[in-house]
Amino acid sequence: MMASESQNWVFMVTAQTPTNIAVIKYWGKRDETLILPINDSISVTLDPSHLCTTTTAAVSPAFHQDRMWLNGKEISLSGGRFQSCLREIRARACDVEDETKGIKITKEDWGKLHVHIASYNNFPTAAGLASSAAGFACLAYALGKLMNVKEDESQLSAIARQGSGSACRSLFGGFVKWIMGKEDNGSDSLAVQLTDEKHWDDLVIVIAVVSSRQKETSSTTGMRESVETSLLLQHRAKEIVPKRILQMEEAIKNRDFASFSQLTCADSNQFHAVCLDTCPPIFYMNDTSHRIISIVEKWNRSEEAPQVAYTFDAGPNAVLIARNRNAATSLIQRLLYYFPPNSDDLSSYIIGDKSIAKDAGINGIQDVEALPPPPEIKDNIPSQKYKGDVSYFICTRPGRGPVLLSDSIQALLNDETGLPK
Ligand SMILES: Nc1ncnc2c1ncn2[C@@H]1O[C@H](COP(=O)(O)OP(=O)(O)OP(=O)(O)O)[C@@H](O)[C@H]1O
Ligand SMILES: C[C@@](O)(CCOP(=O)(O)OP(=O)(O)O)CC(=O)O
Repeated sequence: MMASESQNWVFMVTAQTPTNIAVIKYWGKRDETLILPINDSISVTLDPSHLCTTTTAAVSPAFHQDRMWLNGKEISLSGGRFQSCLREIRARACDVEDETKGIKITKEDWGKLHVHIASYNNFPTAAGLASSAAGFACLAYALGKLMNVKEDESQLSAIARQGSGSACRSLFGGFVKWIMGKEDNGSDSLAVQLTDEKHWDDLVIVIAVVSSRQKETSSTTGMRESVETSLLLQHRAKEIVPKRILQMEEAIKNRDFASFSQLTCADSNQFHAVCLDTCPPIFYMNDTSHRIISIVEKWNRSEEAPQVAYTFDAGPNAVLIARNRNAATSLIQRLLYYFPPNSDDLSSYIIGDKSIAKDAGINGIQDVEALPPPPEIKDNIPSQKYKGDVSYFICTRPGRGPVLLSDSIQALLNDETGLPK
């Protein structure tokens, strides 16, 4: 049993993990339990200062069961995905010693000890902003640190993968590839970093959170139905994605925005075409999503080279990647021209890195009203505006991978009781 005398110590760690957006999509599993995909995928990690999960994992001999709180509310850990992550991390736990607190936990102790986990997403959960990706990556990372697991980020990614496939790509910053692997046990299905976030730091990312009422088909259900019914998905996974992955790696390595943008848009559009090819068809994008695509396509065509790439996950939100800050300010002007806010409160309409709006000359609602129509529609009939169709915009950029937060102020659990603060 534990070498420590007293039963009332609590040992904890707190980690912060980013979310990610795929530019070559993961859609379809070959193994539902282990979460093994039918193709490789590539993503860009988003700056955790704007979108991230913070998770505190704690252990104490006084805990009677494993418990978890998400955004302040207790949730059940009984689901298979949580159980897989806990089991896999526990199996790799090592000795932990904290001399100052008089704590000694041996490898064997971990099987008998219970954990408390508290997690907080600094953005809406289940709003199509990939909370499950940041969430399961942070769970695996924080538990791994708590239990002194010696595995590296790639090996941890194979555990996060069993929580949610896209989560394995959130163990690294910059551009990340999830290698599908060949093994039946999933041991070689893991994420690797292609380049860190400094490699291509011109890029600016604007997310349009699109107002939507309808409840969408979850990614898990949607991709299962696509695997069962879409012939286009089979063709995509076998013939299209392997070539696209190589081209995308090349584009990222060379910071070739023209290729990057062409591949990103084509892959998003093909993913949504697969959804339409599914029986019954799945509609993730809505009229606003389609309008954003048209606006970007028209603008890109009017320029010598593409300025912005778009990509959409399993929902109507647009993720727009601008080639540089200049392109991002022009993008913000266009977006605000077409989608002015419902209220006069700009500060809650553009969140994240607000300096992009400032650079675009947008300081108040009067500046939005004064925006001229974009030059590419100059000769056309006066364009329509779609006030209120976008809920808000998040301005961000490529960001770093997981980190430990050492300041106990940032912990989500009380260090004496092990309960949420
Ligand atoms: N911080 C977290 N820690 C652990 N699990 C989380 C966390 N945040 C979300 N999850 C898990 O992810 C689930 C939400 O995932 P879901 O796929 O429905 O939404 P999403 O990831 O926000 O959107 P999408 O996958 O469509 O981009 C939650 O019900 C919970 O099980
Ligand atoms: C469209 C996607 O965002 C699908 C993500 O699916 P999830 O990772 O949420 O699915 P599960 O593995 O079943 O949890 C594309 C992507 O992120 O690659």
